[in-house]
Amino acid sequence: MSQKKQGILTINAGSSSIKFALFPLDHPISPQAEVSGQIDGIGTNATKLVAHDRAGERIANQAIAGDAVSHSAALDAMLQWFLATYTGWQIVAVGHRVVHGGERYSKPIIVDTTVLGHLESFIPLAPLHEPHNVAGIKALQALLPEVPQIACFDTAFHRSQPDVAQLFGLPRALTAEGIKRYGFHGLSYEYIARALPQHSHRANGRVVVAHLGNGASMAAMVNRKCVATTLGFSTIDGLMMGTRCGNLDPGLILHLMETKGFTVKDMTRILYKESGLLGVSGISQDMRTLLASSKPEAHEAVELFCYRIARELGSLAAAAGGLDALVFTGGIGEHAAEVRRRVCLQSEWLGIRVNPEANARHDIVISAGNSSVDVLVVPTNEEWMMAHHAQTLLAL
Ligand SMILES: Nc1ncnc2c1ncn2[C@@H]1O[C@H](COP(=O)(O)OP(=O)(O)O)[C@@H](O)[C@H]1O
Ligand SMILES: CC(=O)OP(=O)(O)O
Ligand SMILES: [Mg+2]
Repeated sequence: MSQKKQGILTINAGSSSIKFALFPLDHPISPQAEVSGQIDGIGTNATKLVAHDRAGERIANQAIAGDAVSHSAALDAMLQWFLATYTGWQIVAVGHRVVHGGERYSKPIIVDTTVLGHLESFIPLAPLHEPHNVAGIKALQALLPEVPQIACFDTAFHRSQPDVAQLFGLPRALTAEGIKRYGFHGLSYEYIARALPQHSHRANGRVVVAHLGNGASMAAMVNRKCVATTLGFSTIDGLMMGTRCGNLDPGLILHLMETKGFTVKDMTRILYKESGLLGVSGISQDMRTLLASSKPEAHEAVELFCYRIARELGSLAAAAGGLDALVFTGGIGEHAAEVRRRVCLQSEWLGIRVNPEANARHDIVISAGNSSVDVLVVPTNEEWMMAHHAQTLLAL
């Protein structure tokens, strides 16, 4: 019998997609996955599994049959495809992105029954993400009972924020119950913090990272540790996102509930699913579609998206005591030169100057020679970060 190759599987279950990747157990683990893929369109009748191999060739592109395909059906379909296709591999660990680690978890951990109980207790803190993270862990435990499951928390990177950055101006009793600013997208920020010294000699200075994907946030780091971030208690604060509103006057929520009779369920739907780029444009949550559109509503949505980023950049620079480098990452940050151009133009007061050709080419360094701030485009790799954590924690 031929020897199986050993690998680490990673699972990143989001609100409408599930991503996975398989990394060969090398020392160190290569940033390039053996296979990576995702199931998109969960909850719709256009659910699809797409996967690419190491060389970037598409090796799966199949519809998942059914109306309103559920997360668990999508996960089942993905795992069935994966296990049937990668029979020559032995999975030695599974890394899971878990959005909320509460106050308890500030680093990755092996999931046992007690930990799983804690993760379930965090579900009310992140209702759109945490249930799917927990479901992913349970499904993998059932399929691969001998294999350790590692929870890697999105909140962990932000635990280094000073107390003042984690406090709301609310009564102390609520703070004592854990009503604090947690921050998310931590695996992405952690990856950027590790990768940055290769690209900028100012990596240990005052750096702001803009993670601009479907969910979007920004974080300020000093010495590659988080000092402030735009996401707070839930995953709707800060920047405007694909379908989430971002920073909002809390009085507005009270007003809408009172005058329109909206319930908590209505508000949840509006603020998480019907707002953001989608709500403002009335067209799409997809930045590509909006940039290609000539409709004024699309233009306004893009303008507001960029304006909010530029305003938060000023606020984060204040928290960090200045700005040495600005990093763009995430689907929009890595690919939308027009978004970077607008944000940087509005931020010239900070000494930012961009080289238009470098920006259009998506170079790693896009700042001009006369910029007092290094401006970079660094692709994130949350999947690699999880594989690395699993390898380190298990000493594989
Ligand atoms: N070439 C591109 N130009 C502009 N926007 C892009 C491009 N490629 C991807 N995007 C945008 O990136 C966003 C998705 O980012 P991603 O980081 O993949 O999201 P997720 O939060 O699901 O991980 C979408 O709004 C998409 O339109
Ligand atoms: C925490 C969060 O917003 O995650 P995502 O961007 O994957 O939706
Ligand atoms: Mg993402």
